[in-house]
Amino acid sequence: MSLTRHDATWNEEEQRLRRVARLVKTRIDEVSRLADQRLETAIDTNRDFWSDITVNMNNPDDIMETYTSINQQSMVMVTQERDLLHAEDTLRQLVRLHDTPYFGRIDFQERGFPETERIYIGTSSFFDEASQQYWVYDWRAPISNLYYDYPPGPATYQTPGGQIEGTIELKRQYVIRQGELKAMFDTGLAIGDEILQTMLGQSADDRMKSIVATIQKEQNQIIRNDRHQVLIVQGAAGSGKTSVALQRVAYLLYKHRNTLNADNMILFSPNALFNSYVSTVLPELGETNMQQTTYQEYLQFRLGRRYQVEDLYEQMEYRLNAGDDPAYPIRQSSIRFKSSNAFIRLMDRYAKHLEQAGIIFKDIRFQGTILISRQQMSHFFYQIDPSIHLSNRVQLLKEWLLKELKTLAKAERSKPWVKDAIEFLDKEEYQNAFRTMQRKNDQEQLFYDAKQEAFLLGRYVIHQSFRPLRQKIKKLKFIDVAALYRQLFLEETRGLLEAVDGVTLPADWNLICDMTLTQLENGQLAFEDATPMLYLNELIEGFQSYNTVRHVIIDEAQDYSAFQYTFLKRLFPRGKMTLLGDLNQAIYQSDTDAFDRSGESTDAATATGYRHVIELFGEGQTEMIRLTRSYRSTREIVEFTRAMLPGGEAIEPFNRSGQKPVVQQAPDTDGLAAGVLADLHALRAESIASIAILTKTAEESRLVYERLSSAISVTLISKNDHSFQKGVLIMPAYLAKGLEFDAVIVWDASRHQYDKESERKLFYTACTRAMHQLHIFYTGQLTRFISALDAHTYEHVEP
Ligand SMILES: Nc1ncnc2c1ncn2[C@@H]1O[C@H](COP(=O)(O)OP(=O)(O)OP(=O)(O)O)[C@@H](O)[C@H]1O
Repeated sequence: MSLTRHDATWNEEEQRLRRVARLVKTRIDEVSRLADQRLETAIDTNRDFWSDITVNMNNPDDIMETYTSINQQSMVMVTQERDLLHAEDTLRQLVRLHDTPYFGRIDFQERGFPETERIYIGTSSFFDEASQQYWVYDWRAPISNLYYDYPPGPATYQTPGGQIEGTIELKRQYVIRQGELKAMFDTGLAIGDEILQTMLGQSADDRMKSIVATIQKEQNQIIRNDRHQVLIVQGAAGSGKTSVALQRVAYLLYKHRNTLNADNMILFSPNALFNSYVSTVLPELGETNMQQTTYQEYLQFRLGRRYQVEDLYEQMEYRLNAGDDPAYPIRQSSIRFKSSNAFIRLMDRYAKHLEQAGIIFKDIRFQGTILISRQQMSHFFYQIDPSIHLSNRVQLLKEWLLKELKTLAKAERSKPWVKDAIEFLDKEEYQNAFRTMQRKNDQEQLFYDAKQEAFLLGRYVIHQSFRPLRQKIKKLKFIDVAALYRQLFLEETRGLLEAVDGVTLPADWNLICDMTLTQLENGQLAFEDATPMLYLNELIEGFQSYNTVRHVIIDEAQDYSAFQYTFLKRLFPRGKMTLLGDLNQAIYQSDTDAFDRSGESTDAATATGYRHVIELFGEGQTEMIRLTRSYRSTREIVEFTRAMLPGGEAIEPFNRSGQKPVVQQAPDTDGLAAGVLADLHALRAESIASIAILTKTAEESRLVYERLSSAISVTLISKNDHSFQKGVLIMPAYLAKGLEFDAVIVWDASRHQYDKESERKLFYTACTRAMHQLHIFYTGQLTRFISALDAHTYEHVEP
């Protein structure tokens, strides 16, 4: 129920609001003064740094004293800086509080207590020392759970001390902007629809918004779920998965604030564009952003220097453009197999085999000659006790190589090249050499004769010349991982692979091998080979892992293969996982099971879609939650899009009405461009600011841009873009994953464009990006994904 200025409580609420604003303002003034003082002190300390220190390097005791004094002074500076940053953070939080102190209230009558307590809920707590009162409770505090989980009536919440029971007597929501009360609703629901209606009806932004004021009960269960090692959220398009993930990060940071900080959390997102889209949510909630990355970025970091690593988008483009390419089915089969658990098993078996024989080493060469041959390495390696783990044996080999290198370096001293190199030392290098000698020798010994100087310079020259070799050895570059990966696809390895229990090689394995070998010979690493190659590398060299990461959040989780999950698990051995995905948007997924059954939208189908994750972490460690309510799009758009999916009726629209999707036929491509242009002008006239024209491929986006850019202002978005503004954007549908727009125009939904079953999800993903309006254009025949729908769900416009 909406309350107005004429309601008696309006005045009362306004007065309270003003009181809170005054208290917050007083605190702002105090903290500002404190921050100013801290800043001044920090500047003074900085300025006086050296004058507060007595530098004396006369003898070791003086040096020690100087060192201690510098150290102490630095510590003072670090502490001051930290205090200053803390004051600035508090100030920012207070300013936010001053603007919007709270968004909700519950009146809670705790059982056994005479008084009803009024709990006001906002993005952070506000406690006033003078009145000894919490004027605002943080939305993450245990008591705030009541607000999200219960309508008025009996309610309970958990505290560290046990369960509290009572009755919610009133539940109220506020819209407060710049300290002004704009609207107020009393609600009989968990979270009233009015405010949500208003929020969802707003125009799209170029940055994602926090949903803190209107979190729904089922979303709250996900945000606060801290029981399992792995939480899988299968949610319909627009059901708030990303929003919930970010709220969850904020919640975990609050709940575990003594042990967890933003650096212990990492978000894997689909692309850099998305990273920038979501980057403001946590700061808006008063938290620091967690680490954000993409899987591709990690692959690039590990393999990018050695290979031209294909990215997921290139793989996608290949699939979309493949048409009747005879190589396409082989590539498909290759992708599917290399993404599977079966391939992991092959790799593990292969690594077992390498424990006995077969590791390919690289000769260590110096000035064109072999210093240590691969045979010598192999001999050393395979005579180490075989019970020692592969990666530990590699370490032993490394140490042996470094020792050998030292001996070999000594043997170089008498060689003529050393003398020549000394002659060619320029002034800078000479000084360098001198300094190095100084460091290595006692002061007294610095009076050399010429012979000794030549000896020391020779040693310096050799040391420098051998440095790249030492580095290579330290980085384990003496193992030829690329050749080892390649070896997997050679005819002679087939026997080994065929003998792996429970794994059947695909029927076209030989063709897959030929294709892979050709790619590798050309220095290209296909996306589907990148993770396996890295996995093999880690099996041999030891797994690199990030032990400080305690929470890993994976958005668009449906796009990761079984292989990638195995790899991620080893990468973050101490990380709990939150996976947020939608099997109906699995546009990259090559696992056929997940592909074919996901549309069924049942618990069983969901479990099938994520079965590799469940198997990997164990059923007892995994919890799965489904979100079926879609908030992004109007009822009409949800009813239209869900009908494209088998079992899609399980997706419920939020009750917000708009226009039916418009499906418009054009006589030809010129007519289609003219239709889109007219549509853009009409949308502009309606002041719709955020519009996306979604094509199937990147090339098509470029062509559309060429057609339209002379007539209207449009921006072409490519995979390399890191951020975007409002306006008319043109991009391939797969790049729009996770994003949303006021209006979406689907460019060319003809049958020849979207027809394969594998394109259904791409088409669905494109259409579900629309919040308020969805306009679909086509020429010739319409895609069967629409023509099969009930004609009442959309408006059909003919030329
Ligand atoms: N509880 C909520 N209150 C207000 N808005 C919400 C709520 N839940 C979701 N939304 C809005 O719905 C839209 C979709 O949310 P979000 O992008 O998080 O969904 P998603 O499940 O990740 O979507 P997709 O998988 O289609 O990318 C956003 O505009 C978000 O702000």
